[in-house]
Amino acid sequence: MNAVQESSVQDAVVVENLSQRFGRTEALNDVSLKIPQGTVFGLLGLNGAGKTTLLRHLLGLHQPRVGKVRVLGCNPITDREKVMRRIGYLSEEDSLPTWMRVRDLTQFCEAIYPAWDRAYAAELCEWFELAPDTKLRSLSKGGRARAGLIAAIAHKPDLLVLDEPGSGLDPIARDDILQAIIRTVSLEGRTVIFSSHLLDEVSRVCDQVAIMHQGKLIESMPMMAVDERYEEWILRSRDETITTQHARRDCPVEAGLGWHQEDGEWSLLVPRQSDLSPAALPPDWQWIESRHVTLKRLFEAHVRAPRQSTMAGDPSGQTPGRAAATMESLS
Ligand SMILES: Nc1ncnc2c1ncn2[C@@H]1O[C@H](COP(=O)(O)OP(=O)(O)OP(=O)(O)O)[C@@H](O)[C@H]1O
Repeated sequence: MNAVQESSVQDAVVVENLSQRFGRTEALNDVSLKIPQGTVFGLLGLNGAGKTTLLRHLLGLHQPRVGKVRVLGCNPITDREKVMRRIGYLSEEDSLPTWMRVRDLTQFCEAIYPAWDRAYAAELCEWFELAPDTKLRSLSKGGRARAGLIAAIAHKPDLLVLDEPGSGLDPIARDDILQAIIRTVSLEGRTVIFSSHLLDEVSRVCDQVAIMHQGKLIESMPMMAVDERYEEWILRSRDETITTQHARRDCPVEAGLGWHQEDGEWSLLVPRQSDLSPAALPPDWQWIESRHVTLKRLFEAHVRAPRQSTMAGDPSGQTPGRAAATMESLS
């Protein structure tokens, strides 16, 4: 039996072997994923990794040509109306109807969602200091994001989908959004999936985290497992001029990832389950210590192209380009 057939009420989201092309761009490449109900699930990836495309499939906005998607036990294309009533969605785009007042927006949502909780919406407006008479146009970006969040959560959705909810917002607005996420989830059995560039936030609120890169889902694990799954080795080479390409060849830790050099020391991540031992390192390499692995380090190990400065004369060096530029903006 495959993952979709096995889908039960226990899984809010089941994605199986999902691929999506836009012309020559492979936005999703054989993505499989299960998100148990009641989870806060963080989706991490650089610009263009495929996060929005995956989330749009959950909302029934793309039809799978290859692979399958189930949301809350339903097909989001054929059962769209049923699914959408049980989903809350906030996109990174500022797409609220700005001619409306805050009150118009909540009344509009109340008409759409049978489960709209007027008292809860009013409570959120008060908490976010949004006066009912205020035109959405006159709100700051953070104010509009808060209004969008009310529209996304006041019908108490079973699944809340947030596409980069913190992008471009000040820390207070981001914190409001995160608190609202936690509140929503604390209502029994509700699930949140949110995409983000902000590793600190993901570490703080998520139970599960997945890393996407170039359309592939590379890792998906409980937050607690990051440190259980990997350790970071700090090494030194006798040859101080060694390049990344030569380091990988000279020091054949095949399962190692994220080779990185700084101040004469090399670091790489090694799976704890492997039978690798520092004692097996080649004689030119000295093991200094093992360190705990943070989500930031794991993410970088998967997605960062080797830095140009350490790659001089290294024919394997990838141009840091867009990926490295985006890395600079990560917290
Ligand atoms: N409708 C579309 N038409 C053509 N290409 C698209 C379309 N939607 C997405 N893409 C491409 O698919 C790839 C994945 O895009 P997607 O928006 O899913 O990434 P993302 O991880 O959400 O990025 P970001 O963090 O910048 O929002 C990108 O190369 C993007 O340009």
